[in-house]
Formats: sequence, structure tokens, C-alpha cells
Amino acid sequence: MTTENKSLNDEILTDTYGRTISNVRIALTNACNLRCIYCHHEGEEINGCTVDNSRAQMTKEEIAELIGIFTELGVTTLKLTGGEPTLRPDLLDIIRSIPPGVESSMTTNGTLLAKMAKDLKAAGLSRVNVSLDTLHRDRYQKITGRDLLPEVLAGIDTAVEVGLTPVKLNMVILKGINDDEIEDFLSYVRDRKGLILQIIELMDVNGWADHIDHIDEVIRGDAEIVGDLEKSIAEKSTQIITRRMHHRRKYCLDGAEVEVVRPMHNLEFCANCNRLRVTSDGKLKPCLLRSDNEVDVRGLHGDELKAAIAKAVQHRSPYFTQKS
Ligand SMILES: Nc1nc2c(ncn2[C@@H]2O[C@H](COP(=O)(O)OP(=O)(O)OP(=O)(O)O)[C@@H](O)[C@H]2O)c(=O)[nH]1
Ligand SMILES: C[S@@+](CC[C@H](N)C(=O)[O-])C[C@H]1O[C@@H](n2cnc3c(N)ncnc32)[C@H](O)[C@@H]1O
Ligand code: SF4
Ligand code: SF4
Repeated sequence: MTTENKSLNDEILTDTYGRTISNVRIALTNACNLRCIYCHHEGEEINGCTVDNSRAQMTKEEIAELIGIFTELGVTTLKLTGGEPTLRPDLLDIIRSIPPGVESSMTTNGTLLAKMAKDLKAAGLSRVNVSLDTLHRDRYQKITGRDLLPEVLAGIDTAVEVGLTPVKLNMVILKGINDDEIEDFLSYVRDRKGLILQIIELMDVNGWADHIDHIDEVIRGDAEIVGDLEKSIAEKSTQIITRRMHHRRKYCLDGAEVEVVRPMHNLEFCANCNRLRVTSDGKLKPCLLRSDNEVDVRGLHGDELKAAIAKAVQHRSPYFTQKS
């Protein structure tokens, strides 16, 4: 890439707040085989808060073209998500369409991972994040609606075995449901190689978590619990790393690596947001928490697609600011 092209591309990918996109997050489908009580569906409008398969999802060719343009512009990491991305029958073709040198990861509920991990690795996927909120089978069923904890645990083991590492375990903290399991999760991560625990604050901006009993209390408690937890983890850590993305903190403590995701009312998180999202039906989504500034790219190609990306980037603004 010439210096001139690079600065032109940087211009396209940099928003009016000086935040340059380096990571694109693509929802491959809005279908899912679980019904987690808190699911935000990556901010996609879902009728009645359940999955809706009727809307047209992007084809693998459309996704490949988007990936090509984003990487040509200088995007270096891709996150595949959903819905549940492992439900896409053409998932391996999509992964194979990612140019070499681009780091690709996938966030999955892990229920189908045991049988897919080897092929995912062979297709070129770098690593996976697996959602796991509890190590108790009855709680898992309560949270997700299905009795599939053994399948998920097997999926995590296989992902580590085939080298889709580090495997990040995404644990959304739910007050009164799983907040007593932190020590068990730390032991789980310590006892195995290749795992990182990711503790996530529950986001309930658009009524996403209304299915949870006593939601107001859970939400109020959540911010406090995750805040206190981060403080105590920080005190015990031997090393603290600040990631460029969202300025998230990663802690190393006594054989376990822990990352904490606390987006709610977090000005620093939004000020360092370098992500653009793509919805499963082909809209560029400038912010997870907003749906009023999306840019439809269905049917666009080449320079038109680049112009749409530039437009979506210019729509970006930090969600949480001093005023919010
Ligand atoms: N508010 C907000 N939350 C986000 C954003 N990106 C990810 N999250 C949340 O962070 C949690 C973890 O998301 P993952 O899909 O596992 O990905 P990640 O940890 O962000 O990405 P990697 O570190 O690259 O694996 C989920 O609860 C996401 O909803 C973002 O840009 N804004
Ligand atoms: C929407 S899911 C999609 C990918 C895949 N189905 C999965 O569950 O990993 C992506 C991540 O968002 C997290 N998530 C969903 N709803 C959330 C919420 N309300 N607050 C915080 N994290 C949430 C999930 O736990 C998961 O780790
Ligand atoms: S598995 Fe993922 S997409 Fe499916 S309901 Fe749970 S969090 Fe949402
Ligand atoms: S601006 Fe904030 S809330 Fe919106 S996507 Fe970025 S980090 Fe998330």
C-alpha cells in the first residue's frame, strides 16, 4: 500500500472523535439454538425478542466482498458472531474467504464446537470466545433454556486441543444467579491451559434483559458486583495490561488470566472503541447500543461500498459521554 493510499484509507476509517476502526464485528446470522435470558442479539432488532429467521441474511459472497474491502482499507481483526455463527452451513467457506494476515476470531455458545473445532482451525480461524455463565447444569438450563452444558464443556476442551487459543470464556455476571461462581471459574481456568476468563457486566439498555426476574435489582447489583470484583482482582494481580480496544484491563493473577468488560456508563470504554459492526442482514452498525444510524450495504459493490463504510464511520459517536 502506498503512503498516499494508507492515509486515504485511515481517513475513511477514522471518525470525527479520532477513533480509527481496526476491528469489524460481523453477525453471520440472527438465528440461535439457545434462548439466553439476557441476550442483546448484538443490537439487532428482533421481533418479540426471539430469533427471526425470515429476514434475508447476507450471502457468503456478500460477506466475502465486505471482508475484502474492510481489509483493503486496513482493518486487521475480524470477529464473527451472531446469533449463533456455528449454525451457518457455509461457515467454513466464510472463514476461508478471510485474507491471510487478518486475525479472525469467533464468539460462540460452544454447543456445536466439539464437532466443528478441528475444521474451523483448518479453515484458518485463529481463536474462539465461548459463552459460559455457569458451571452448574441446572443453572445453565435456566439461563439458556437448554440442557447443553456438557456439550459446551466438551467444545471448550476440543477448541483448546486443536489450538483455537486462547479460548476466552465469556461469563456475564447475573446477580443472584451466578455471582457465587467466580472462584470456581478461576479454578477452572487455572486447571487448564489456554483459557482466559472474561467477566462481563450485564448490559440492559434497550430492555434486553427484561426476561430476568427482578431485573432492576439485578442490574443495580451487577454494576456494583463487577466493580468490586475488578477491584479485588486488581489487588491480587501481578501484572495488569491495558488493551487498546476499549482500554479494557487484563489481569494476571496466580495462574489465571482475567479480562473485565464493563461498558455501562464507561466513558473510557466508548472513547477507545475501534469497532464497527455488520448486522446479519447487511447493515453497518456504528454502535451496539443504537439502531438509528445504521447504513444498509445490500446491493452495493466496490467504491459504493467504500463510500457506505465512510458514511457509517462518520455516524460513529461514543455512546456514553459526560452528558449521558
Ligand atoms: N458496549 C459494548 N460492548 C461490547 C463491545 N464489543 C463487545 N462487547 C461486549 O463484550 C462482550 C464480549 O464480546 P466478545 O464477542 O466475546 O468479543 P470481545 O471480547 O469484545 O473481543 P475479543 O477480545 O477480540 O475476543 C460481550 O458481552 C459483548 O457484548 C462494544 O463495542 N461495545
Ligand atoms: C450475542 S452473543 C452472540 C454469539 C454467540 N451466540 C454467543 O452466545 O457467544 C455474543 C456475546 O454477547 C454476550 N451478551 C449477550 N447479551 C448480553 C448482555 N445483555 N449483556 C452483556 N453481554 C451480553 C453473550 O454472553 C456472548 O458472549
Ligand atoms: S447463545 Fe448467544 S445469541 Fe444465542 S441467545 Fe445466547 S447470547 Fe444470544
Ligand atoms: S460507542 Fe460504546 S457502546 Fe457503542 S459500540 Fe462503542 S463501546 Fe460499545
